[in-house]
Amino acid sequence: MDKLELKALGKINLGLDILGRRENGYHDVRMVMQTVYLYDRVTLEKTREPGIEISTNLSYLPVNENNIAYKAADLLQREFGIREGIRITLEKHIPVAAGMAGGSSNAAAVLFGMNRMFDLGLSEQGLKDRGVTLGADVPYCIMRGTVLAEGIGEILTPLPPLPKCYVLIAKPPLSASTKTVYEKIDKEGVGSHPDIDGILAGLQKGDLQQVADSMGNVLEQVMLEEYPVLRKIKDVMIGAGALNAMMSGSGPTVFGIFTSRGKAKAAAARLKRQTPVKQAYVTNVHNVRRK
Ligand SMILES: C[C@](O)(CO)[C@H](O)COP(=O)(O)OP(=O)(O)OC[C@H]1O[C@@H](n2ccc(N)nc2=O)[C@H](O)[C@@H]1O
Ligand SMILES: Nc1ncnc2c1ncn2[C@@H]1O[C@H](COP(=O)(O)OP(=O)(O)OP(=O)(O)O)[C@@H](O)[C@H]1O
Repeated sequence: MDKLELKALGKINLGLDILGRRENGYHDVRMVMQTVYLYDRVTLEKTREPGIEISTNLSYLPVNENNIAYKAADLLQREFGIREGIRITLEKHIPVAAGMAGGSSNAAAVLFGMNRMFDLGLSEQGLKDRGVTLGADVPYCIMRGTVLAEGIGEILTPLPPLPKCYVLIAKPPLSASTKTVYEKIDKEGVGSHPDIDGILAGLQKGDLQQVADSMGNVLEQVMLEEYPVLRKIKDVMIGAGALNAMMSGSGPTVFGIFTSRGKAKAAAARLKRQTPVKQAYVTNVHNVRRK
């Protein structure tokens, strides 16, 4: 196989709790992750010349070793002594630096795809072990679906799927580094812990309302204080009929859970009228595992 086209799916965090801080600055977390059907297209092509070539539709992204997709390819090329080169084309649709694991899912797709193309014989666990050296969200992006993530995000337990719903993804035009957001929490304290067990119980029962009512993200409060527009986006979504709305990961993306596509679309239109949000997408959850 000389060419492979993959979908690199984004994620939202239905729950994100911090249990402690490690000496290296990383945090022990307890998160409920959910894949959404908003994806980047990652195309891998073997080249005769050695090396790694990256191209992308977003001119501001790095195409050198600072791109996490490059790092993923480099890791496998070195470890397995792969002589052929690889061309990676990233057609980006997942908002960048948004708390949706865009880069992590690109890296996951490269690991998964190169394992196949070059017959490396790595198991899913082998891919996850390499993935976590690139970023805490990468192992989850290899696994996908509805998942409990613990440790720094790499200890993964599959959960019953989130019941069918529509997810409105809204990315306001501001950016916050994940590292800075975690550091702010270190200074200000975690505050109240979200009800992760409530989310798990809701998933067990297939009760979407209970899952939505139990959603919580410990990283949200500091971002709400710094960027009041996030509160406005949540209010607009809830006013438009969302079961609940919350920031994903380290933000600034806010997502809302809806039971009808029509309501989600109307909420997106309202957001574009009433807030600075220009990037708003209505999508489904995606529970298909990789084959
Ligand atoms: C916010 C989340 O996206 C929620 O899913 C993840 O926790 C972050 O995952 P990620 O972006 O893949 O994380 P990495 O690229 O490994 O780390 C970025 C920065 O986030 C902080 N970080 C990340 C994960 C974790 N469990 N504790 C942390 O403190 C660290 O300061 C690190 O320097
Ligand atoms: N393939 C890539 N796609 C997107 N961003 C990338 C990529 N490679 C490197 N980056 C850089 O990484 C930074 C974070 O991008 P990314 O979209 O992965 O963040 P994120 O959505 O916050 O991810 P996470 O939820 O895992 O924290 C950006 O500033 C970008 O310049």
